[in-house]
Amino acid sequence: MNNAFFAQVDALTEAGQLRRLSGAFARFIASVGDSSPQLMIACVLLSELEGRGHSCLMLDELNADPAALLGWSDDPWGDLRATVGDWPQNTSAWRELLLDCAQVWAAHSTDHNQPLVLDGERLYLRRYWRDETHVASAVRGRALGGVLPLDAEAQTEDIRRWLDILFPHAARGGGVDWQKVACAVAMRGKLGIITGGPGTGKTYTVARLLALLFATAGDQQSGLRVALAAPTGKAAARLKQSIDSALDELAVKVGDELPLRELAARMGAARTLHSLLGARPDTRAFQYNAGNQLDVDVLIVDEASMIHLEMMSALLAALPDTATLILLGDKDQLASVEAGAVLGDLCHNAEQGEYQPETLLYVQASTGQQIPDHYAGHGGPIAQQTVMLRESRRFGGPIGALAQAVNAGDAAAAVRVLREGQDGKVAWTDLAQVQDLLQLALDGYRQYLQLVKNPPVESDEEARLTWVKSVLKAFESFRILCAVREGEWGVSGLNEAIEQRLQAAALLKRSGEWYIGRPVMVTRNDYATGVFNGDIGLTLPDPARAGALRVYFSEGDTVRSVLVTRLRNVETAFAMTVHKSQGSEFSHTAMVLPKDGGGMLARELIYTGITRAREHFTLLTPNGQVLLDAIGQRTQRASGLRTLLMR
Ligand SMILES: Nc1ncnc2c1ncn2[C@@H]1O[C@H](COP(=O)(O)OP(=O)(O)OP(=O)(O)O)[C@@H](O)[C@H]1O
Repeated sequence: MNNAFFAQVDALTEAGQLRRLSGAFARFIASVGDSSPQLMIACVLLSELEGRGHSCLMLDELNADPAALLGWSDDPWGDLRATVGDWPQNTSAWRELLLDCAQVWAAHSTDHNQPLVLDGERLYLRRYWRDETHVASAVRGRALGGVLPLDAEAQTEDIRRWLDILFPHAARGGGVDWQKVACAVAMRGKLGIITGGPGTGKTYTVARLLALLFATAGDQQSGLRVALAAPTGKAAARLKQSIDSALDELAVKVGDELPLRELAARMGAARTLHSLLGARPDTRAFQYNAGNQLDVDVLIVDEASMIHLEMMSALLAALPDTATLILLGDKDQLASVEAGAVLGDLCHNAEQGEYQPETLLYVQASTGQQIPDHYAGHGGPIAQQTVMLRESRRFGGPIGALAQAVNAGDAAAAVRVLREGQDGKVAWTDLAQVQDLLQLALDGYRQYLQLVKNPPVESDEEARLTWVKSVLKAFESFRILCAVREGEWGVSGLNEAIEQRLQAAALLKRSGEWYIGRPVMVTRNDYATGVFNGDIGLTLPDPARAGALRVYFSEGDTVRSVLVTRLRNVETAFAMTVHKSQGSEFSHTAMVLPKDGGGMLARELIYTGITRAREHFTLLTPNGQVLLDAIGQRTQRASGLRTLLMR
């Protein structure tokens, strides 16, 4: 029986339907105990799901239709299933069968360090179970820890006094000022979650929250240690810039009463999470961990939707209980590439609020805001510490309307906005040909490539730096985003086609892999050169060595460069995936969908692509139905975090 099973697994692997790892993992499990075909298929599915960002396999889905989880049709699923023989009748039968296997540990029973864990009706690889339970208990502890006692009237009054200074104007339209509420709520525990779409003022709010923490720190004010971080270098640089300018503007308003410039000066640069935690080559362990915690009082992390389960667990372990953690992010964006949908799970109640009576009383006392009844409820401790910002300041007009329609799953409204194409701010080419995209690339990349061809005549360093910055800035004004990697409409095919087109237009001159003007994205962290997965740079001549090339990366206000010969893991980045574009924005974003989405494209991807556009958004679809199907589909990631948070 197992021979037939593994023969089928191998055939599917050869056909590219299964990861090689999945078969190898099932074989490994079989080698350390029971090898029933039912356990084997559960292992293959668990591994496949892990590769798609799920942290566990839900037994009810295993029982119902696991093929749907993987976007598989009867073929190949039917053939694989046929080799399994008896299929357990229901989830309890699956549970019993799995618990009989020596390799499966029933969570909370006597532990023999088995590789698989069954917690309720969820089957995990042990590492994900450990991370998920740790994240759940750590965020609950933070949400509950340090909550102001209800009789702490003096503290609440102090918060109120400062909030009135920091938010002097009533909310537009006379509704709830959610930004003010978010600050008050974050003061209540050691965890604050602020979620909202682009331009809803998350950074504006967190700058005020920092001022509030600073103002109410009493004796500790002069020693308050604040750290800023984000999953990518780009997002970290943006966070730092936005917070600095918000604090600067606030310092003028607040005046001498609060030395905000001093606070800003002490904050230091924003770091990537990897660098904050002290990632080391060749090990998953970080320098900062539960035994050697970070030296901070407040940690602000932006773009939290990109944080995967393992990273969130590491971050929470490294953060002392006394520190306040503030997570900022857009819960509706794509989740991390790696397993977990942590922000989405934490913000599960954000839309409805689900605020308990104590929270409502506290908000009323600390902000003077009366939250309407329909936001009241019985959410858990995380919901009490979460606030959703609902009004976008930067992102109105057709791009905002389109993002909203997609987010609401309203394909008809999305199509209407796209067809109206107001003022050319949004455009849609249905039945697109690759030629349409190449023309767009030509128009979009022309400006930076012309700048590349015109370096400064003066040889001084300053003029050169100004030129490099202007080239990098011009490159940031336009980008092509793909939903998929492979195929004619995927990243690899398009990058090659765009290079050829730009060369034909004499905008660039290719001579082998590296050429002047080549944009590249780093695909793996490299500690030796200090470049990280997702960093984007441009190839320009090395001023010090004739004929040599360097890649220049923008780092906030500065620029750093690395010789191309030292860069190993990079790929051309005229076109990049929507996933990799998270944390970035471009004046004009063009998104491309493939001819066939294979049931794997969902609303979050389309929403994330649209919200990367600041001024213009163009959509190219060779087949419009793929857009409609994607809007109709939500990404569901199997995870036990929500359940664990309710315990
Ligand atoms: N209450 C407010 N009053 C006036 N201006 C505001 C307010 N809230 C936000 N803004 C302005 O709106 C713009 C967007 O705010 P901000 O950058 O904080 O949003 P964000 O949610 O952090 O956006 P992003 O999507 O870039 O992360 C900024 O220019 C900010 O100064």
